Amino acid sequence: MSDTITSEQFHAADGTQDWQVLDGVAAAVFATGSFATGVQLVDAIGELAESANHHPDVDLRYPSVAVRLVSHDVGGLSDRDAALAARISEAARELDVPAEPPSTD
Ligand SMILES: C[C@H](O)[C@H](O)[C@H]1CNC2=NC(N)=NC(=O)C2=N1
Repeated sequence: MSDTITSEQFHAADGTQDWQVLDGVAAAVFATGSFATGVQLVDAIGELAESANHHPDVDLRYPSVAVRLVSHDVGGLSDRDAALAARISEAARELDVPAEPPSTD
């Protein structure tokens, strides 16, 4: 079974506004403002990832957390990435953590 989606389908999914897609990977950066808040966000991401059995790459730094999502089994984006992206953004909102605007590099 393949649930691959295009970048356009990813962006059309509810709750994915914080995310950019580059080279088949969805990425977002959350401006946590402190390491401790970053740890809280990573903790929430860990719970969401385990319950979805879908696991992002997470880069915890001061003062931001970068998250990347891809479905290894399909070699690109799937519905699972869009769904988890929306849940991660929701967790960030609950912690009052904004997403950084997309980079223009
Ligand atoms: C067997 C299990 O469902 C797979 O290994 C899952 C686990 N977590 C995963 N996480 C991610 N990001 N991509 C996957 O394809 C993936 N596969």
